[in-house]
Amino acid sequence: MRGDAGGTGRTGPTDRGADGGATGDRRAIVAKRVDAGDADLTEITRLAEAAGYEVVGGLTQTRTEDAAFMFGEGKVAELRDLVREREADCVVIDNDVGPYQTFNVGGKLPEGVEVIDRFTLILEIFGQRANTRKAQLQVELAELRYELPRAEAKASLAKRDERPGFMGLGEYDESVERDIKRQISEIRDELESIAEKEQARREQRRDSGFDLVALAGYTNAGKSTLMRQLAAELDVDENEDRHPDLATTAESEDMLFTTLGTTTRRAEMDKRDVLLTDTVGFIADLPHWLVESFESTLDSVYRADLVLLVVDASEPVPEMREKLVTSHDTLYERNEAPIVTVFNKVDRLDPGELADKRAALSGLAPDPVAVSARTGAGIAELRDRVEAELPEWERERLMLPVSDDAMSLVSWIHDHAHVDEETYADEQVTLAFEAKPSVVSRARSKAAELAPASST
Ligand SMILES: Nc1nc2c(ncn2[C@@H]2O[C@H](COP(=O)(O)OP(=O)(O)OP(=O)(O)O)[C@@H](O)[C@H]2O)c(=O)[nH]1
Ligand SMILES: [Mg+2]
Repeated sequence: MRGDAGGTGRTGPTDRGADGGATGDRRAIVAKRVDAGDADLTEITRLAEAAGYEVVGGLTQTRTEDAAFMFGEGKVAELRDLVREREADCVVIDNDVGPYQTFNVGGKLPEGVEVIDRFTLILEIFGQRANTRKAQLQVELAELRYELPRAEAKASLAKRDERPGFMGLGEYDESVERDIKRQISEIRDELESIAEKEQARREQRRDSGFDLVALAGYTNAGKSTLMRQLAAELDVDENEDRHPDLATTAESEDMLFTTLGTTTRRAEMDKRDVLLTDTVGFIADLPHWLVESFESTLDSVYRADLVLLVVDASEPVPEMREKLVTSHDTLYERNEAPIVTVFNKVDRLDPGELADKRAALSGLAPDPVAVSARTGAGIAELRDRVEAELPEWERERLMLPVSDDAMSLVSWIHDHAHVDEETYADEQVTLAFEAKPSVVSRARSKAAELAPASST
């Protein structure tokens, strides 16, 4: 990571140390504004703790957004007093705070107190956890994309010559923006080549007959714990070279965003060969650029044959509902696989409570499987359900002309299906094969694009 820890800049995540974990001595006040109703500080507090802050106070306000300060000015004065009283080094605002608002609020606070928002905080956590090249690149991409509009704001302020040395960072001109854009495109290129390799690895696994099942769900739902329940013991040495992500263990902790990268393990199933992938948790209110920066991590979810959507069922129904909605929003449009909802942590529920929650959430979570990843209750039912929901393989028979294009389709089918028969006669090749429905339909449409072709 770039930048050094403890800087006084109020500009973006790159000015802070996202490069270690030695952050436990930082004292934070959390604050949140909502248009209506009561602001809930629970999640922002847990996020701040996950980033290593000690949360020493909280402040909320219900009112419309103030263009200059996000909060009303009176509230900002209250915030300043609270910061002084609790000797905080930092204010974490759980809203989408614009660059000017950040600057204005910072100006009202005691010297050296940082103002950060929800996204910067999440980026800080990701920066601390990023332990692979890919994760580091994703964090860096998100940081740069966060920084870009702020660099633009600085450039325009500097141009108006109102605030020389704005934010203590010296001169600004368009070259800063250009530099950020160049870095963004370089990182994108490198991430793309990593994504291609991962895609190739997924295809290779499919070709070896594996069904790919992804664990998705809100952060802290219990995905990694469930992964360990479902996973078979794996001979790591044997697989290390071929599948680097098979070697790592999926850690669980009662903390948001314990898992950042993806981990794949072989699942213990009756009939089908299943590879299970654990991945980064979802969270509400992420801006699109942050989601997009982590797109390739979510690929393992979107390209799965089946998604297990894990929900913490020990939470009250309104929280479960909100987290289900966030999860469905994240999956929507990108995911084509069937989804099985898993109500986890049922060891913390009474049987009656479980039935009530099932009924209350039946629209968002039809027919969920109830499990305890901790005790193992319900895991056998979950295995059965996974096998039942995995798409059945289909049989197909295609007759193709003998042409160059057709031959490349024939080899594509060999790569993606089990070919039972391949015969050449009368300038035609007949292929009988068995494959997943998606493969069969792709083969059919590719065949239809070939010149004079027919199928039975
Ligand atoms: N009581 C109970 N606790 C559970 C269960 N499953 C997981 N937990 C706890 O819930 C917390 C989160 O579990 P993880 O497996 O780390 O959750 P995750 O979804 O992987 O979380 P992130 O990787 O942080 O997004 C840990 O403290 C687990 O021990 C369960 O079935 N019952
Ligand atoms: Mg996890």
